[in-house]
Amino acid sequence: MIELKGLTKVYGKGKKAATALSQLNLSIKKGEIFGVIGHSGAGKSTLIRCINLLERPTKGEVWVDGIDLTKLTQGQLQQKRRKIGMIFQHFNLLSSATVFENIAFPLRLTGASKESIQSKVRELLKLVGLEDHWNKYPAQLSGGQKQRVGVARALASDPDVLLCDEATSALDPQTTDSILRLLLDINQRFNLTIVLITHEMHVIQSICDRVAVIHGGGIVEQGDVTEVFLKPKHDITRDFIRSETQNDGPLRAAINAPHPESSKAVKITFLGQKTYESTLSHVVKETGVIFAILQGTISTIKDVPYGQLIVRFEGPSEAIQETISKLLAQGLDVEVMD
Ligand SMILES: Nc1ncnc2c1ncn2[C@@H]1O[C@H](COP(=O)(O)OP(=O)(O)OP(=O)(O)O)[C@@H](O)[C@H]1O
Repeated sequence: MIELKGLTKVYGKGKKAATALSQLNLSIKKGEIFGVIGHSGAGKSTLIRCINLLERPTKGEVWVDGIDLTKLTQGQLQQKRRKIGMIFQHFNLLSSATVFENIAFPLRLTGASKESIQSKVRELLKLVGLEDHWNKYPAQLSGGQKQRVGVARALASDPDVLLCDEATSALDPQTTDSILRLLLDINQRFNLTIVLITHEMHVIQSICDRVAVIHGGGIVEQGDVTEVFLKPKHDITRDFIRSETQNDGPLRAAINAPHPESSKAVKITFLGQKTYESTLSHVVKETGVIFAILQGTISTIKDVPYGQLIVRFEGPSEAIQETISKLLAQGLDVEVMD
């Protein structure tokens, strides 16, 4: 659906040149919610703005639905952009226009009839839950309501792709969750491809199918959110996950606390239905190993449950080894931590 090939963006020239993206390749499938996460200055905004050519890449190709946008004339690009909606961190609403007029704005540009605009805007107001607010001005709305107007406006031209530029960064956690649920709902209803950029792992964890981690203008890691979240390979990814979960201090203290010589601290990861099964109990019953719990988490990634349990196995080293082998054979992931 979206292919970025060798994408390079350099701002400025000569001594003042700043490379924001360097030879970046990315492939996004139709109907998925794809997240790009990175720290400030990593190149996220530049990347998402290159997808609709709000920012023209210095080099490289931007393919959307089988067409390389960099090769289009201005007129053709204008046409194609109608099928790529966008929402912004600070909403970018027209302050002197009502909610209704903000949503109708892109439709008026297409020359649609008054009746069809009326019925489309009504349908969108219902979709985003703002039927009772159609006559208000942006200043009379909460942040979450403003973003709902942003979403409705972006959907007015029935886009195939929705780009979300830090769409929840200005919102409190509860409102963030309601906007994320709205995005998930429209993704599922219309099979709309959504690309979002964020600096919060929580956003990725809540609704994305796949994620790319961007750093220094390049992708350092990408994959299914479950894979990247539960088995991060790059330090930057680990940083994001750590900042979302507990800090390391108490866990380190638990691992280093006095313990029998013949023991091993391990992290066991359960994914999907296995999260709710009693595999660990059965295995230790068979091997005779006992364990102390050092830390435990249970949560979901999108709608997939997962659990992470850090335990210290105590017993003869062969029995501990056998326990680990049996857990692995049951499809759990086991990482030795000391
Ligand atoms: N218009 C511009 N002119 C010059 N340099 C720019 C411009 N826009 C971005 N940059 C530089 O490009 C790099 C990437 O910026 P970008 O805004 O894409 O990062 P970001 O990950 O979105 O950061 P943030 O989360 O802070 O918005 C940064 O070093 C930034 O200073």
